[in-house]
Amino acid sequence: MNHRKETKLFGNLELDRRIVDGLKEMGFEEPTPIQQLAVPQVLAGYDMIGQAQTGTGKTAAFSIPMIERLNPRKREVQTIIITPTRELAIQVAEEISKIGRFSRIKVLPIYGGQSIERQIRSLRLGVQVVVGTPGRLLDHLRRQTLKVDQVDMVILDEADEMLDMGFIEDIEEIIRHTPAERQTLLFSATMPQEIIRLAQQYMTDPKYVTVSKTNLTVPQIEQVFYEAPEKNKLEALCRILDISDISQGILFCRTKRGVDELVAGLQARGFAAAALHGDLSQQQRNTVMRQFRSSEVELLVATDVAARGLDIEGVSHVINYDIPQDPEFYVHRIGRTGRAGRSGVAITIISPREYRQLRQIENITKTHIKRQKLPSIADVVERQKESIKERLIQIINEGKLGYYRSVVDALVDEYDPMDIAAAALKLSMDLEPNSEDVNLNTVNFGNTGARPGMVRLFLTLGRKDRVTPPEIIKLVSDESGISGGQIGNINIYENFSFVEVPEDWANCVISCLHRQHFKGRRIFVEPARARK
Ligand SMILES: Nc1ncnc2c1ncn2[C@@H]1O[C@H](COP(=O)(O)OP(=O)(O)OP(=O)(O)O)[C@@H](O)[C@H]1O
Ligand SMILES: [Mg+2]
Repeated sequence: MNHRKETKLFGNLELDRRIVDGLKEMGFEEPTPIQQLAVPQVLAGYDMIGQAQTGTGKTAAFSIPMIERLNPRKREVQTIIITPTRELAIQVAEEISKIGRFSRIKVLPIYGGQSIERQIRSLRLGVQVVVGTPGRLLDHLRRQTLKVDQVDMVILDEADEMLDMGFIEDIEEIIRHTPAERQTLLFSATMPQEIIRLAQQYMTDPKYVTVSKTNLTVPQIEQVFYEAPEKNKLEALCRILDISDISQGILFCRTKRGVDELVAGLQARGFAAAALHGDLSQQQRNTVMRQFRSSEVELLVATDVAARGLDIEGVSHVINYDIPQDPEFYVHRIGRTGRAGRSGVAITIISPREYRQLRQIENITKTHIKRQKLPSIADVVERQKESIKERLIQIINEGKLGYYRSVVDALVDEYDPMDIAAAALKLSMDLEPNSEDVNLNTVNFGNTGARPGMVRLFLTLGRKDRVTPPEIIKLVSDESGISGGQIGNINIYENFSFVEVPEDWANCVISCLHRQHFKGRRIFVEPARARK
């Protein structure tokens, strides 16, 4: 028997049978390199700084030995894991409960935005592992609703961010609460030297375990960039989206407002896009994540809250709509694709002034980011033709064309089959409204974020036109006769706005308002529609 092969299995890492069974149930058979290196050392009790590229299984690298070292008979909290975001706390807690499925360990995520009373009740029931965000962990420590005197392991996931300016004070305070003889583990895909130095303060003689010796990014991610002037960025993005084969994408913006505007712009163009940032309620954040994980949402537009740790299988593309300010964040952002050996594409859009930042990213990550030419309208049209051809072939292969064939049959004697087919195509495509002219009878309203029973209409009137919500209400009601009280949410962005109206009124409002004037400008109205 091949001995080397044998040592590569989880069964050979001297783990409790139940853990190996849990891993098998998850489809994990061989440990990844970081797991292979880290698990034995953590089991041996060492403190550790573990570094390996994004998507290479760091979560299990610390979770497996952590579960192995738990005392199942003790009901007190024995491990604290700290993560920078709520979504990541939830995800890590889920992975631990999957690995520990047969070991029956009790794990609880605690994070802000969720009822603290409920968390207190859950903590009272006896929890062995707590995964939390710094603020909420501190809150519980100060209220003494989280007792940590039995904690013998503290783990910082995304450690370099946790020890960076934004979090360091909270982390220090949390660590001060825990017993000095604990085991401390730090994991991340990036570990700048100054953070490693700083980290020694909280650790005793740590082992430094690293897999990513040269490249910080994984080779399966194709990295490209496009140059576009700031004012044409949205148009550039839409062309890129139109020619790319995206199953699901995460788009990063610098600010929350940037995120909201981009989501509105994409929705107006028919993309199923949704926002994730810190101004949303926790319930909204959870809903968006659920919709994205289930592919109901195709494009997740986010601030850097989504940059680290999130593991979503379907993500084929990461797009930096705004270039990240910090090269480390580039590494984490693009690492949302190309996970667990899969391939992915990372696209960065830069303005001519941002070349310096791009070069800096290339220097730190030691990778080359390939320049790509922006697709022209002709490229987009070509691509559309391709996809029409693909759809036609699919329909032909599916068969069941009896009725349609009988219509064609009645025409072939008199007309050229080429013409008949082309006319049929034109007919079918006329039924799909395009953005120039709205075909009022055939609009498919779809689910676009409007409240049930309402339709979101986009108007080419924005802050630049100095329009206010009351003016929009007045305009809509004056033109269509709908009463102001029937009008729902209104949101005004720089170049456009949206207004929600009851479904029954949508066609009427569109036909009355479309191409009307406001302060001397012609207004175009388009309903938001779900893509396809
Ligand atoms: N041994 C394994 N065999 C198969 N799949 C694995 C194994 N270990 C982890 N995975 C899978 O790989 C994916 C990435 O793992 P994980 O989220 O732990 O990566 P990470 O290294 O923490 O990345 P990041 O730096 O982005 O946080 C997950 O979907 C996980 O289920
Ligand atoms: Mg991770």
